[in-house]
Amino acid sequence: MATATASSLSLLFAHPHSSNPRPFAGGPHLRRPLRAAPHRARCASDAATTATRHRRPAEENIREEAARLRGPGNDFSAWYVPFPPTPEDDPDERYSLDEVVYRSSSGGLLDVCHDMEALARFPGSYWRDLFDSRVGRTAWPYGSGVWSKKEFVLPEIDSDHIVSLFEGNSNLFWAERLGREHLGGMTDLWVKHCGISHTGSFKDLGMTVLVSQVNRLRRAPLSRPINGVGCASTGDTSAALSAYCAAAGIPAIVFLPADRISLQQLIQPIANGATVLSLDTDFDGCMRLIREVTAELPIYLANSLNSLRLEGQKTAAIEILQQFDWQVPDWVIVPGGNLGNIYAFYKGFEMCRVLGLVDRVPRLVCAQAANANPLYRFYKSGWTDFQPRVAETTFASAIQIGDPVSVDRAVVALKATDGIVEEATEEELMDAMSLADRTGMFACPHTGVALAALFKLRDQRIIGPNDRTVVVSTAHGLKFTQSKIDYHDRNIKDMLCQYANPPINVKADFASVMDVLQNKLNGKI
Ligand SMILES: Cc1ncc(COP(=O)(O)O)c(C=O)c1O
Ligand SMILES: N[C@@H](CCOP(=O)(O)O)C(=O)O
Repeated sequence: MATATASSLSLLFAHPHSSNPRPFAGGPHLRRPLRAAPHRARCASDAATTATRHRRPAEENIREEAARLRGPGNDFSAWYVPFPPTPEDDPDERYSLDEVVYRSSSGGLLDVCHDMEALARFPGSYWRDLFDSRVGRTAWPYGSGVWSKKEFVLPEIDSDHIVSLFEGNSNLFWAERLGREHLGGMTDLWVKHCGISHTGSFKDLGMTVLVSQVNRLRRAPLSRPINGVGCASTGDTSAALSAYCAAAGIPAIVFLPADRISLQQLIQPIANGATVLSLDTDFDGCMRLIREVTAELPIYLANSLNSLRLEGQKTAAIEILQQFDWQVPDWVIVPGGNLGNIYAFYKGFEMCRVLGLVDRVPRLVCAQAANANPLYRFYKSGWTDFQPRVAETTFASAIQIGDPVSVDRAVVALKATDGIVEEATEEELMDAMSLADRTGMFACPHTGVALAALFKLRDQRIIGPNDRTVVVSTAHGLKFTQSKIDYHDRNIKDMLCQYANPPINVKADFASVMDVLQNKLNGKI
């Protein structure tokens, strides 16, 4: 169990209606607000949730219904702060979320900081009940697993500006057979299927937030001159950006490393009408270019360097707690590339701990492909020596990243949760993925990386047989079919492909079919 550390928060809870909340010490992302915010004791959102019991008039759509039912506004708020805070930072440096800013004045990262005092005027039980009451509904925008936690995500956005495809609410799969038969009798192994989602990856969770904020900025009264939204991508961010922009009618521009993403990923932005630039470089090269371009042109940056994205991604952590009836798992294993998501998970868990929804946070494991493992090497150096590297080709192509923009965020998350970084070779990740498939999943290679890390941590007895463990599946396996075809064809150089299951070519006559099936049933083939 991970306990609170010096950098995490010691928040003392006030009664929901107390006018005198007790103070708290702010951690890096959950700071004391610079000015106290008054607060009303009732959330506007309650009204919309209650009203779903009545059918809306035929001529009204769900956005209009939500606007009609909207109660008084709330006083929750959020803003950007430098991350992680350093003694050199001006303690008053903060930016409105309505500013277009990705870096602090010293060139460091930014993070979204919530007014925790306002949120803490309600007890954890209030938030648990509120979030539970919204699951499975269609009331705008709470039918989304992200926006059902709106107060913790982007509290000030008008619901009418939200661009949502009702993402989130992904299933938590009890991996019974994989745990029992292949991981030393694990009883409590779960896979959070974040990839069973609109565009087939967890990126939808962050993109709904980012594109909603862009929508707000572009529309009156702010009317900011943002002509499009752009990203560099290994295939999933670009798919999510293109879909959400297409839904909102906002131009999307995506920079892709040529020949390094799957065909299924490539066709997504093309189909959604994005401007697709296929560049003769790797992801890190695309990332450098998009940063230069967005500094020059009125194109809003959609990569997770932009901390708005992580506000949506963190809801996957809150959802896991919710799915366990607010009990905290012991371990959560997340595949890492650009390293925003591992921090998003930490932030979601930590916010729930600080606000009293749960009493602790899980230990986090970040799993990297050995061919693209700068964080693993950094961890092994005792966090003394970070060296970006040129990432080599990996079947886990969406995490083929050598110079992750959020490395500082990942370090905060792992230090605060007594976390671990593991790596997986190509053979380990493909075998782990294929074995999981044999127990009923259809995992992507990145999930294979996380599963391979789990196999190692079980072998080393770091994770125990009864530890409640969640492996985060980040993309849908159907986006990465070529890797599975090569594996089951035994068409991978220097790889045994021990779980390959190639189709059997049989003459189309009764005797031949019977012969093959009898041999199969007798275990001869
Ligand atoms: C499928 C998939 N898994 C994992 C990751 C890693 O997430 P992050 O870049 O936030 O570390 C990515 C993107 O990088 C991804 O697309
Ligand atoms: N896997 C990502 C890589 C970029 O990560 P981001 O979270 O910074 O956008 C992708 O699919 O592009």
